[in-house]
Amino acid sequence: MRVGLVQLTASDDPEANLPETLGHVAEAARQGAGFVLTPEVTNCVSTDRARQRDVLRPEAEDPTLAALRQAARAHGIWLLIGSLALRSADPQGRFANRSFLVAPDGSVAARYDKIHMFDVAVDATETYRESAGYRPGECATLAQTPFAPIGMTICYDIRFPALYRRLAQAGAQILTVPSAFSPVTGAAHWEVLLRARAIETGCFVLAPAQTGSHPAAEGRARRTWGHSMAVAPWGEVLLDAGVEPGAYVCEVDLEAVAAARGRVPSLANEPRWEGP
Ligand SMILES: O=C(O)CNC(=O)[C@H](CS)NC(=O)CCC(=O)C(=O)O
Repeated sequence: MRVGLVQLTASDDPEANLPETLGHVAEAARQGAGFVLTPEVTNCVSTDRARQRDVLRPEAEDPTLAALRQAARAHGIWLLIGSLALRSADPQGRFANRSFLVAPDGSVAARYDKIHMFDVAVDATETYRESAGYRPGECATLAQTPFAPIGMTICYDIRFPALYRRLAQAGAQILTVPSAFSPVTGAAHWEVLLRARAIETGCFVLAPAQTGSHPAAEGRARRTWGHSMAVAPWGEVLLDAGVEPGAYVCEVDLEAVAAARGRVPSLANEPRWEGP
């Protein structure tokens, strides 16, 4: 099966971002991808909560979701919308960072709200407090498709391997990690973390990413690492998209899942030990 990763430099204007996103999804489908994935916060990269309150919509009214569901149907593809920043029913007014799996008929097959919030000082000058703006999810999501069960995760989740082991033990063969990784941690950790999760779980890891310098109305530009990546269950990097936005397609042979798990059965072994 052919998979397409869409790499974006989204701005903080959802309406302005949409045409390019739709263009890359169409290009991936044109190149034969039956499963296409977009990055975290496909609709809006912003660090400005007031700006987000202006431009973000609830799920039921979100134009990016409606347009991408229509695109999935038009192209007859499975589409993972890595995430959308959405208004939610949260009493504290926090947004949802929500991933959607859309079926080829345009229906929403599964949803996942990012569990782990990126509250991290990556270096002396750069600090993130995702939990100030977003409400964390509380539930892991395993989605069923005709080609493979999919464990849905987002970005910073990648640092919590227990989540991935649980998803794989529950049946996942593909793990999705749509991201907007910071350049500092991206250079040091991105590829290693993705390959480690693939090797530990015997899953394909598909990680479409935001890249570059993101335009923002108040000038508070944000930079992301790019390098959208597809990793096979044995740990091989099948695709590294570099830093340019675009549609990147590669071949995924799902038989590699059983082959890798047959060679190293660590997923099936529950070692017994006691300690701290
Ligand atoms: O803020 C938004 O609009 C959407 N959310 C994100 O971009 C999030 C939180 S800032 N980014 C990450 O989780 C990066 C993780 C990362 O870089 C790492 O784990 O090292």
